[in-house]
Amino acid sequence: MKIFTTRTDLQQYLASLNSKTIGFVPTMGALHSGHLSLIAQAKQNNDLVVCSIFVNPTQFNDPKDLERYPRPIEADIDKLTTATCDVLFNPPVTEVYDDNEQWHLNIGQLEFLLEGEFRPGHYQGVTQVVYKLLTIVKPTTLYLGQKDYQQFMVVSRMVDLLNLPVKMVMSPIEREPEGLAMSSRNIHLSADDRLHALVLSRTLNWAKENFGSKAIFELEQEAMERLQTEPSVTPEYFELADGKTLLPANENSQTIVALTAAKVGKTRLIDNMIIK
Ligand SMILES: Nc1ncnc2c1ncn2[C@@H]1O[C@H](COP(=O)(O)OP(=O)(O)OP(=O)(O)O)[C@@H](O)[C@H]1O
Ligand SMILES: CC(C)(CO)[C@@H](O)C(=O)[O-]
Ligand code: BAL
Repeated sequence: MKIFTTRTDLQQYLASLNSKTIGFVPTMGALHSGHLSLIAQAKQNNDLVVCSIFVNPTQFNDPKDLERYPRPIEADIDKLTTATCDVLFNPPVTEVYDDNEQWHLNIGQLEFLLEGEFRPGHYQGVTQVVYKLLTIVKPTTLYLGQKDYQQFMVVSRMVDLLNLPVKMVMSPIEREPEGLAMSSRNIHLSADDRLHALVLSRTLNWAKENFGSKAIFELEQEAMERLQTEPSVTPEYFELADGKTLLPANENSQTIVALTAAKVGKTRLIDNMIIK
């Protein structure tokens, strides 16, 4: 695997290969099987796979979260090598951003719903970095995980608004055998927290099984109560949203997704499930 830390070197290398198709998997590192499933999917469908590892400061609304974000770069390089990823882009912050760089993209309500409400500014930071990375890597296809469902919708909106020449693929959520969605932040969970965190996937499954048996607001209310029963779990939201707009689901919604976020101990986790 080739590793680059500057955009000039990466771009020179990519230009020299002249690959027909490039699959791009942006990440913040601390790689797990969820990330590796995106790499595998990209490998299957492209001549070349580029993965980026960049802990993007502009998308963190909580400085403590940024500070304690795991950065096991050597282990990540080993995992990417085993997964036969072709190229890793691992730039320092100064390679991605100029001093006092400004960014604002109007993505409408999507910015303020759900994650946007609890992480103000998060999606401005996400669109800023994904735009930058796309202009550097110029991939044919961008691979993002369903785990960050709203992020996928936000980035799709940006791609449409700015007419960016890239296809988007959403990859399914990889879970631990007990149901916990894989996440780099799971590393912060104590053994007890890890058990308590199972209430998230359990409640999503419950909502899926019980969809249609009661009104949506009742389902959401009961789901919040179920989340609260677990010690050390503080739910932030549990909502059934229209899969296209992420506005509250209604009888006309063709796809419905249940999305949830909760603090488990000091660690904030998100999860979701397609209900219909
Ligand atoms: N369990 C998973 N299954 C499939 N894809 C995943 C999973 N977890 C993350 N991804 C995807 O991997 C990409 C990189 O995500 P990221 O590096 O933020 O990892 P993460 O595990 O989601 O971290 P965190 O949960 O701490 O934010 C994103 O597109 C994300 O949706
Ligand atoms: C897409 C992304 C790599 C942008 O920093 C990040 O938000 C993530 O890992 O999901
Ligand atoms: N996986 C989304 C990146 C973040 O939590 O900031």
